[in-house]
Amino acid sequence: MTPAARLQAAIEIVDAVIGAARAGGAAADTLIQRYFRERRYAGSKDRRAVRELVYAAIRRAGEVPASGRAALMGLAADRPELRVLFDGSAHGPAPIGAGDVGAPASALPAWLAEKLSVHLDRSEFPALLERAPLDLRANRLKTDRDTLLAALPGARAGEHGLDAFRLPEGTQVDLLPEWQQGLFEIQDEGSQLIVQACGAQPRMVAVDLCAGAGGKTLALAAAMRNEGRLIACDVDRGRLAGLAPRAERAGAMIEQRLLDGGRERGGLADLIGAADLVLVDAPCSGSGTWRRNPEARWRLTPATLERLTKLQAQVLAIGADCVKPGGTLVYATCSLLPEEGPVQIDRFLGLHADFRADALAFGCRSGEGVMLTPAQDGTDGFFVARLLRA
Ligand SMILES: C[S@@+](CC[C@H](N)C(=O)[O-])C[C@H]1O[C@@H](n2cnc3c(N)ncnc32)[C@H](O)[C@@H]1O
Repeated sequence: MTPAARLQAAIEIVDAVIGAARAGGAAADTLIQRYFRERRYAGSKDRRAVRELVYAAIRRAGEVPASGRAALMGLAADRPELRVLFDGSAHGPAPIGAGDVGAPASALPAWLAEKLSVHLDRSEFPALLERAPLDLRANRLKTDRDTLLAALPGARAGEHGLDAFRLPEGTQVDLLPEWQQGLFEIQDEGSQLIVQACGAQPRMVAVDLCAGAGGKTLALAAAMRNEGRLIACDVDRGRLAGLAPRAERAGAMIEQRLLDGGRERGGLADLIGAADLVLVDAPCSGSGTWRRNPEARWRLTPATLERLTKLQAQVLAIGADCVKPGGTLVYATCSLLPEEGPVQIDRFLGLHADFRADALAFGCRSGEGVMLTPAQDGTDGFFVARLLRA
């Protein structure tokens, strides 16, 4: 592909990303793969170059751009070498005309910037979109971090926690024998800190209420050394189905429970008031993970956010019911929006006099919990609160 043809490909893909963001369609990564599946002539260098352009254009435009062309013209305003590629060549984009307007540069949509700035300094916004490092967690059920640091070229210790380490960007983790043997997991250091906040111990009864495919459940199993009961719940059959193969690879003992959405308490009857620990890793906007999927900030709407905050309050209340007296409830979201974090916890504590917030030794204070941010902590953005039941 010529450089101009790569640019045209990026324009077409960003068009698809914009359409998907408006219509709730596929993620950018999926759309890129789909595009190239139909264009087998594109080589790996072409694919890499187009992908870089697509993500650079998405990161640069906080508001949804009018079109892929506008997004890439905006990018070209910062990169003169792209501007000359709007040359009208056979597979390239048409020349930029007098009326053509590039998308303006900004980090975030204005309505989200306003909400986030309540708790987050605007100087931190660019870091919300910077590329994330490749964070991993040594699986203590099978090994320890020092052994992996010695075995894996380029590995270096992470900043948070005893198990965290990093590998050079671009490492094909799933091809490494150590990964295939379940010696480590891919996991953002912020997620590892959330598990640390749980204080899971062997012989506990622990419930991971919103387990998904079990990223944090696996870390809980390691902290519990596979002793006690660890129950992974979710309402999404597909997501929960991802856990079994991961648990097997990691050597983790985890019970699984598929809950009926809206009737969760029925499926949890035996656990009401019975758990030492409940983790509620609640469904959220994912505003803390925009560095991994920057087009998600184009998808979020006030109505979606409202629906999510209602759901968070519901799952938090369900999780609270499972905690036994003296037990711990940990609430987390990968979001830095106040309504998904401190506001949620204030409301919960107002309704549940038998719970009180406990201090956490990391992050930056945010209401009755803490937040972790890409700029301050080098992690995805998270809110986490640890609540103790009297
Ligand atoms: C942030 S994700 C969990 C990520 C997971 N804990 C991890 O570490 O990879 C939130 C999960 O909550 C689940 N969920 C949504 N509504 C729920 C409900 N009412 N009860 C339990 N889980 C729910 C979603 O299906 C989703 O898998």
